[in-house]
Amino acid sequence: MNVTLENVSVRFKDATALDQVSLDWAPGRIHGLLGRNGAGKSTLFSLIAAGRRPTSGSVRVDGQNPWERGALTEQICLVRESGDVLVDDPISDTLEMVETLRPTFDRAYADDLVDAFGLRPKSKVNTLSRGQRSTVGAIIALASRAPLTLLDEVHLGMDAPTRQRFYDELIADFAENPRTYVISSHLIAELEPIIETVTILHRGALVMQDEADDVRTQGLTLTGPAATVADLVSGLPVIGTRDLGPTRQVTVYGELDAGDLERARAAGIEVGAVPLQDLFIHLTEEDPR
Ligand SMILES: Nc1ncnc2c1ncn2[C@@H]1O[C@H](COP(=O)(O)OP(=O)(O)OP(=O)(O)O)[C@@H](O)[C@H]1O
Repeated sequence: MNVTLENVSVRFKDATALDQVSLDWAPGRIHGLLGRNGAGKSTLFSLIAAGRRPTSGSVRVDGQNPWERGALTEQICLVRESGDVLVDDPISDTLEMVETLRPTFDRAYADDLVDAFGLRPKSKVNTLSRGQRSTVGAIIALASRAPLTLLDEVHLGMDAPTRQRFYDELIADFAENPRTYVISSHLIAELEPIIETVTILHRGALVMQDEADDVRTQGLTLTGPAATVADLVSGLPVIGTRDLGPTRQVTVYGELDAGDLERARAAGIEVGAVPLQDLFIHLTEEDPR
């Protein structure tokens, strides 16, 4: 499903959650939505899932206004980290309820996932740990097979091995059952290998929407002996520095001219792609360069 926003603003009494946001998420792809706390990500998701109307501007899913087309919401699955799951019922009852609401829900797949993630179907959701509740939310999102699946920091509570299993499962299922995903997360380095496009919100405004591959060329890293690297980057816009013993890795925003690049390579400096995390921090600094 295709998602299009045109000049969308959401204003509350004391806050502007979204400010003239225009964007386009193409169908059948995995999109990443990044932003600091309060950037407007959850507000954006609730507009798409018909949980709220914009103050101004237009929100369209496959060309239709989700607020006016109730039938569309069956096709859209929004799962939040808090877990939109029943709190008093066993996992199996929760899945049964979701199955009745969602025509595309694959119950057999959901049961397999419960097993694969080491959960017990009879466990009551309110007795689960935070991470386990997040896992139930993730299982619902995966098994929903909803043409538009929105994950709002759903994997935040999970431990690292569970998150990895979730990413692996998402990629494997996506290959067999392509659909449109939009995933928000603060765990940018983990999200980077999964997402095909990057959208960054900052204080309610869109600061980037780009192909992930193109984002990686918006800067570069130089890795090598600290003194050599420091000399090379002097005067360049540095947006990240990491030292590992005598080795320094510096992230530079923008391109290096051919001469500098040649000098770097001649000095044995390793030149790599920009980490999305460094770019994100740079673009969402309170006083960006
Ligand atoms: N119902 C509301 N009433 C008033 N202000 C709100 C409401 N919902 C959100 N806001 C404000 O809108 C802004 C955006 O909030 P939103 O929850 O969309 O951000 P977010 O990017 O999801 O943040 P986080 O990463 O912390 O979850 C914040 O300043 C928030 O305080």
